[in-house]
Amino acid sequence: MSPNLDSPVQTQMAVAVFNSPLSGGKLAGRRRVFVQTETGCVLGMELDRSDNAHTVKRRLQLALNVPTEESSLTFGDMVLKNDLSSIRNDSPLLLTRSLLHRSSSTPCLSPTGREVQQRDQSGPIEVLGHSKCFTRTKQLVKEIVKGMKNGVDPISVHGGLGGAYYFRNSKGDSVAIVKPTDEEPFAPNNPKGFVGKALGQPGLKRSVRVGETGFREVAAYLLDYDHFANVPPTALVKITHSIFNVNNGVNGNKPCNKKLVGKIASFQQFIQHDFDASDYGTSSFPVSAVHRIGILDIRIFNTDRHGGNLLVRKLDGVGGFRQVELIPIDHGLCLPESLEDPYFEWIHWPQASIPFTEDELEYIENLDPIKDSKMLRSELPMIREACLRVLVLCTIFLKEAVAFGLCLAEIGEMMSREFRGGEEEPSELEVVCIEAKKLIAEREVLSHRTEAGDEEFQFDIDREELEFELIPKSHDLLTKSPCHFGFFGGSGRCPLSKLEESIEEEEDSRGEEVENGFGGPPLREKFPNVLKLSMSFKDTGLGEKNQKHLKFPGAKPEHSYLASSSSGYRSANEQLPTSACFVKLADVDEEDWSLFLEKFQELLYSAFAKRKSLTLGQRQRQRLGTSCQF
Ligand SMILES: Nc1ncnc2c1ncn2[C@@H]1O[C@H](COP(=O)(O)OP(=O)(O)OP(=O)(O)O)[C@@H](O)[C@H]1O
Repeated sequence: MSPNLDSPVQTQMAVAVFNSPLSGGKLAGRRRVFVQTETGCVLGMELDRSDNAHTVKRRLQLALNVPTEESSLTFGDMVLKNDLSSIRNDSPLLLTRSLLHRSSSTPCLSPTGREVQQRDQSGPIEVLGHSKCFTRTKQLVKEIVKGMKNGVDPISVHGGLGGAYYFRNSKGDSVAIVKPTDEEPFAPNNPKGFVGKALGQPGLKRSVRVGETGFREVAAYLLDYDHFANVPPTALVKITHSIFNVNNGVNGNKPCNKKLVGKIASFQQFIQHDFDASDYGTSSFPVSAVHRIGILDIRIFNTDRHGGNLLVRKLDGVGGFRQVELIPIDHGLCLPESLEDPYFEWIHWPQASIPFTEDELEYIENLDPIKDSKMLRSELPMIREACLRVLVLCTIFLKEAVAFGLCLAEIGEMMSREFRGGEEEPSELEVVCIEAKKLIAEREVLSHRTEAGDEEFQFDIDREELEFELIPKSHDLLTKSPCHFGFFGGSGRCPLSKLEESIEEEEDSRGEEVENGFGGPPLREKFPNVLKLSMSFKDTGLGEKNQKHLKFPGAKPEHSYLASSSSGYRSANEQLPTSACFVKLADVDEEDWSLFLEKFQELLYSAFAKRKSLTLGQRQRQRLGTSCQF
């Protein structure tokens, strides 16, 4: 029996199978979930209390002709082995084939056709989540559904690399932009030719998996308390329409004829605007808008704040003076699973060097990263712990930096990597993390030694060898050697790494690049020279180093090289930008995490002092330079 997750005929069966045994009245403990195959098909399915991962997979096996031992059901970090009690109503689950049998060239046909969609009992647009924050989105949904009933169809958005659609109201006005998760760049149903990866594999950014940008867009909105940075209302939805794209893998990944198809998508309010920040003089941007967006970008470690992701709306000015409002969009590449190089377009804008106001300081002071994580876990239960760790770390960093007296530009600089001698170097933030990890590692070696007692070390020389092997030299920490210290801490492997390992195994078995954004296997950790070698390979091809040159206002560093060739289909493996991973947060054991944060905080003061003296030095040099001119 050959696994075929995507045959339309079998999928029709799936919908029927899902609904038939449960079509009676609602019972307590019943939940509806959406199972998405790694090629993008979405199947609505009802669970009752007695269901477990095996029963769900058995139903899928019957319907999709997939042997259950060859597939696994995941939900964020969790691989669902049996118990499904933690799975809430409306959760999107991912069904993946076993790694050895996965192939991104497998045909991708979704459950299409009016008959199938009618049997799937979900409405045309359903908001996934129950937060009060989604009230506005629900109003927009009603307007759109009314528009669709009146024959107003959505329209495709031409810009951007992913599939995106403007949904309209009865008057024909765009009211929302919808981005299906399986149409992201490199996802199986991308309509713009950027295909080649399965859902759950590392994507455009290696630390953001394909299919996982949607919940990040929602996270950015939910974290934007009091609408401080002006992120438009955003929610995850299950949405059904014939405009969506479905590629047919058999047919060279060409789009299929349009039929009704259900998708999981991000849904964001459409905001009328006049420009984006790459087309408009940045000097007119209000200081407070730049500060507020910058504060958000730092908290969420935004790796994609280019000018195109800041919409600009002109406001009616008094006395001919035109004011503008900024609207931050496209937060799909925030909250990566590990630290990498962020991208902050505002970093060299003069507004970012102006000190924070009292209001801004108060807002930052009131931020509570633990509360934020709890809130996100509850609103977006599929969010990965590694992303939450990045949020916690960056929020602490922001709060401490601001308390020290740093301005937005200085904080952004400390988070950004530099290139020296053609090599990418860890940012100041990453160096602090590496130092904090080193302190924990040293502490663990010491406590190990105390426990073992000196008698275990028969000769001094043994001890030296052990130290040599286990403790990375501080010199290495301060240079670009991308050491991971995940092998400290005894046998306790962090559960967060499990899914990463499976991805790594798969990538290794396919002979892909040596390093990926989710970190490398222990062998490489022990032999940093191997890594150095692999890093030097990255100077060739389309590495991020090359894109770095594009960091000037208006450039779109992540995408410009791709956007230039918009025809034909591309292999994702050839074209994905690579980026060194200097710090993995996911590999810190649960019990070490608070200790790590403690050490991290302790080390911040001297890092801030160093940064402050650098800025003062630069200013002095600038002043000297200026006085020489006159
Ligand atoms: N909330 C919004 N209101 C109005 N227009 C929007 C909104 N969000 C996005 N757009 C428009 O749609 C275009 C594509 O959206 P977006 O940048 O989010 O998609 P993307 O595929 O992630 O793009 P990119 O590849 O540039 O990152 C934007 O350039 C912008 O013009």
